[in-house]
Amino acid sequence: MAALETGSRDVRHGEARENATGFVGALLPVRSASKDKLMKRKIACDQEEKFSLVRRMMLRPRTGKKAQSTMAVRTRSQRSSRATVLKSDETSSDLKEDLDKEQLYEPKVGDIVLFPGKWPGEHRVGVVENVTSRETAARSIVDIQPLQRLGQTSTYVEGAKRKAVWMESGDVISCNDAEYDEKNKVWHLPALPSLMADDQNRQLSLVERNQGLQEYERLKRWLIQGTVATSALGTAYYAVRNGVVETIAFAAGSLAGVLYLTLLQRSVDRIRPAALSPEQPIATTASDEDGERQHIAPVFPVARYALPFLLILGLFSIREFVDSARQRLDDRDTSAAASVERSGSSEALLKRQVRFARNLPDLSRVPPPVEAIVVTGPSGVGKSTLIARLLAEFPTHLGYSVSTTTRAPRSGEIDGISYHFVSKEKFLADVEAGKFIEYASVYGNYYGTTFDCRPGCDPGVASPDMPSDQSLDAFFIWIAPPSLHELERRLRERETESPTELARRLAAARQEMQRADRSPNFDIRIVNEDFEVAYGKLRRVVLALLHGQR
Ligand SMILES: Nc1ncnc2c1ncn2[C@@H]1O[C@H](COP(=O)(O)OP(=O)(O)OP(=O)(O)O)[C@@H](O)[C@H]1O
Repeated sequence: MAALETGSRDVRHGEARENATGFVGALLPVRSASKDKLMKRKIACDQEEKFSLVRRMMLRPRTGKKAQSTMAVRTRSQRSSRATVLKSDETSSDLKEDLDKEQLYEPKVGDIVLFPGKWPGEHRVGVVENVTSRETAARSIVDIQPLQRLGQTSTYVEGAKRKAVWMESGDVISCNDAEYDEKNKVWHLPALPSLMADDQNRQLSLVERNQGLQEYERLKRWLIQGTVATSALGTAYYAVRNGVVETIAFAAGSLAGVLYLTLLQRSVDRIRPAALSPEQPIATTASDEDGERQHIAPVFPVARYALPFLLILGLFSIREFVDSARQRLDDRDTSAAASVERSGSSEALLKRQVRFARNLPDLSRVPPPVEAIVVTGPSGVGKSTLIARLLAEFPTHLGYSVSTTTRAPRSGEIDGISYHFVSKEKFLADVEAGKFIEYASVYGNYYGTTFDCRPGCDPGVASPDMPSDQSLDAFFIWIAPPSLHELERRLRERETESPTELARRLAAARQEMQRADRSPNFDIRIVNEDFEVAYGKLRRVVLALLHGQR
C-alpha cells in the first residue's frame, strides 16, 4: 500500500491537513506535486469521494437487515461507515470490496419504480419512460409516468392525466415484483419495497404534517366564515337600502361565491398526500382518494375551470333579470296606476305612491328647477296620451293644468275636467292678472294654460298648443309627429273631429310645426313616432327636472 504509506509519512511530517477530505485525500502523492497540482487533485478526489458516496446512496438494499432501512438511514449509515474507515485506516481495496457487495440500480425504460411524491414522506409508483445519462454527473435523469392505484388493491393503472415527472436515478427504487397484465393493461405489485424510516423520523414527519393540516383547516374555516359573514352583511345592507330584486341578486352572487370557494377547497383537499392517517404506511403510493379522483377526474377539472365563466355569465343573467323585472314592475305600476285612477281605490293608490316615493325626491328638500313643465305640440300628436302616462307614474309629484278656453263646451265636455270654460272678459282679466302660463287666440276663441294644476302640486304639466312669449320659469317640450301624414291618420282614427275640423287642425298643425322649428322657446324636442321610445325620453327629462337638474 505505497500510496497509503505516503499519506502516513505526510502525517508524520505534519504536512497533511486534518481537512484532507478523508481517506481519499490521504492517498495523494504529496511529495512530488506542486501546490496547484495538489489542489486540483484534491478537488478531483473530493469529487471522486462524493461520487463514491452517491453511488453508495444509490445502492438498493436487497437482503438482510440493511434491506429494511430507508434511503435517509442509508445516508447516515454511509457517513458512519466512512468514519469507521478513516478510523481504522481501511484501504481503498477494502472500500471497493464494500461497494461490490452492493449493487447499483440503473433504471431502464419500462421499469416500475418507487419515487418520492411532492409531500414529505410520500412515495409514488411509476413506470420509467426515459433515462438520460449525464457525462458530468453520476446520476442519470429518469422520466417517470406516475401510476394510479386502484382502491386498496395492489393493481396500478396509468393515470387519466399523462404527465411525466423527472427524478435523478438515485432517488428511485426498483419494484422488481411488478407484473404487467397485457390484457387489462394494468400492473400488479404484490409488495412494494419498504421505505419505512425509523419510528422517530416517521413520528416527526407525521407531527409536522398534522400541524400543517390543522393550519389548513383553520384557514379553510376562516375563509368560509369570512365570506359568509360578508355576504350576510352585504345582503342585509341591500335589503335595507335597495329593493327586493337587488337584494336577491346580491344574495345569489354571494351564494355563488361561497359555493365556488367550497368547490375550490374540495379540489385542494383531493390533492392531499396519499397517506394522511398515522396508521397508514407512508410508503403507500395511492389511496382510495386516488381511485375516487380517477372517476371524477374528467368532470371536475372542467367544472373547476368553467365555474368562473359560469359565475360571470350567471351574474350577467341576474343583471338582465333584474333589469327586466324592474321594467315589468314599472309597467305594472303604471298600468295599475291608470286602473287605480279609474277605480279610485285609495289603498292601492297609497301603496303605489309609497313604492314610487322610494325613487323620487322629497320636493320640499330638492326644489325642482322649474315651476312648470309645458308639453306642446300640434293637435293629435299624442300630448294627452303622454301626459296621462306621466301623471299615472308620478301622481304625487306632477299635476295637470287644465286649459282655459272661451269657446263653448262641446257635447260630452265637462267644465273643470276637459277645459275651464270662461267668458272672453274673464279670460282677458286673468291674462291681465298674470294667471296664464301661455295663451293664444285660435279661430276667434282664446285658449290658455294657467298655473293651477290638478290635483294641486308643483310643478304641473301643461299642455298648451304653443308657449307664449311671456316670461315663465317653465321647461318647454315640443312633441312633433313623425310626419303630417301620420298626424292625419291619428286624428282620423281618434274620430273626435268632423272632416272640416280635421282639415282645419291639419292646416294649423302645418303652420305650428313651421313655427316650432324656428322657435327658440323650446328646451327639448321629442318626435312621437314609437310611443314607448317617446315616453322614455319624456320620462327621463321629467325625472331629471324633479331631481333638480335642468
Ligand atoms: N306614438 C303613437 N303612435 C300611434 N298612435 C299614437 C301615438 N301617440 C298617440 N297616439 C294616438 O293618437 C291619437 C291622438 O293622441 P292624443 O289625443 O294624445 O293627442 P293630443 O296631442 O293630445 O291631441 P289634442 O291636442 O287634439 O288633444 C290617440 O288616439 C292616441 O292613442
